[in-house]
Amino acid sequence: MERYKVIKEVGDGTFGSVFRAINKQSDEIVAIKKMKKKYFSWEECINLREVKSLRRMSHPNIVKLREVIRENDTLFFVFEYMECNLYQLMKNRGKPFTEAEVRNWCFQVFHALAHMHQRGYFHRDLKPENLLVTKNVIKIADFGLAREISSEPPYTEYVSTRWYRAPEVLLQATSYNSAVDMWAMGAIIAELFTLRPLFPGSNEADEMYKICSVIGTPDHDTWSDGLCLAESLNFQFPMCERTNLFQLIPSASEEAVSLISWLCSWDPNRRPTASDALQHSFFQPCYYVPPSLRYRSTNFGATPPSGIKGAMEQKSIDRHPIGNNFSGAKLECNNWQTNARASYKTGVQRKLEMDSKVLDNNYVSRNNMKQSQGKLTPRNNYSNLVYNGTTKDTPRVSDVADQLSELSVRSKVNNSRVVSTDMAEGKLASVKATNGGVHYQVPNQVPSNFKAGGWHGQGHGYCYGYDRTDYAEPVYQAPYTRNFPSRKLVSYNHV
Ligand SMILES: Nc1ncnc2c1ncn2[C@@H]1O[C@H](COP(=O)(O)OP(=O)(O)OP(=O)(O)O)[C@@H](O)[C@H]1O
Repeated sequence: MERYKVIKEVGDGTFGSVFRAINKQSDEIVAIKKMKKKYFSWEECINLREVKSLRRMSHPNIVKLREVIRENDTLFFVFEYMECNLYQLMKNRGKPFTEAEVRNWCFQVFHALAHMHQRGYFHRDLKPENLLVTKNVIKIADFGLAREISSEPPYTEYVSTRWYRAPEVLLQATSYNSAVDMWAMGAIIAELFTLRPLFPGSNEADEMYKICSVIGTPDHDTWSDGLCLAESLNFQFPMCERTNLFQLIPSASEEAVSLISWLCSWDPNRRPTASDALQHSFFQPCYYVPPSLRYRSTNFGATPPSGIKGAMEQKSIDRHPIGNNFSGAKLECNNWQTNARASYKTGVQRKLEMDSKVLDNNYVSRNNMKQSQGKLTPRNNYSNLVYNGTTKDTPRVSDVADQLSELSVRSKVNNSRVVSTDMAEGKLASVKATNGGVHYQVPNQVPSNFKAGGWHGQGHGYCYGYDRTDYAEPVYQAPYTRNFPSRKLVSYNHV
């Protein structure tokens, strides 16, 4: 640890205290998380979830673990340093964030989640404190509770901060999945618009009550599994009408409200995946620039297509003066204008409808939410909250891919190169090859886990399927021939 000089403490979580420090050799500013628990062997350390999961993930929107140090049985994680977390930004904010700001952050976070979920991990403790921001870049941190999707249920240990905890976890389901992260995102997005938590329960039963009063009591149509879970706990849901989310989140657009309502679906199976969320109309103005295209773009003399320009500017380098290695993809919304820094000024403190302990607006009190006060017990005497109206989910496919194909056409790096897609669940997708502008129709049997994919036709007999969130390696390939009469891709093979 003598290679680092500690500057000051920047955070104190359940498992560790986090310090801003400087690497004396490289001058790099880092964040050092000093774990509270003692570790008496290396084996214990490298088996930690935080280490195992972070080692497997490399994404521009996941905070980078630089090194792990064990000294005198104390464990230190050295991370890239981020300026602040989303909760701090909200706390110091006088007025709600603009929709463009919210969209830009969420777009990045969903990309990171898609990456993580596809690699078989879910976070389980998403909350504003774990979303770290430097300028307009946001990264997911704190993988202490991350879980491998393939690991065997039951997941019985305590999970996630109450206000962002999915109902299936509140109802003590022993098997749940990445949908818990999507629930948390719904609550976080709403909070970014209002600067108040959407479901600020003061204990687990109150948490469930808060949820019911916003999204309405579940029934057999909306969550039959939940009714069974509740029955097994002898818990009775409070009877509440669904709240009109437009009233609750007045500064949010129809698209934003639709996405929040989709994310906060009772039934985990009906929540969007991160890839689904990225295709929601809320993200229409956003696009993903894969690493390969970003590299080439730096050689352009000509102006790239509109909308993509900002994402390729070299200014991204200035945005990460502390040694972030941003060789990877960059995520942008083309209507992003506001520098998150502007929100550092002090302003209205958010009001939490919480018990006095949690009313303390600081980390310690928010972290106290983690303590499992008031486990769910049967509770029948809720006063009904009656609201009117419902919201309708309107997911649509974005045209991100078209912009990408435009870019690759103009780049002239390889004019037989590819291609794009508009691909939605079970829908017909068009694959456009740049060699002659041929449209290859992809039939309905697109693999279901491929719905957010992009196609990459090489012009020599194969179209490659990429996941839109990860262009590093193709996931599928499909043979095609120019002479194929209907120009249909008829089969798909794993690469
Ligand atoms: N890389 C970083 N750069 C700057 N600040 C950080 C970094 N990592 C963590 N922090 C700060 O420290 C706080 C606590 O970190 P972290 O969530 O990793 O600790 P924890 O003990 O796991 O907390 P929790 O109680 O949420 O589980 C964060 O909310 C954040 O403000």
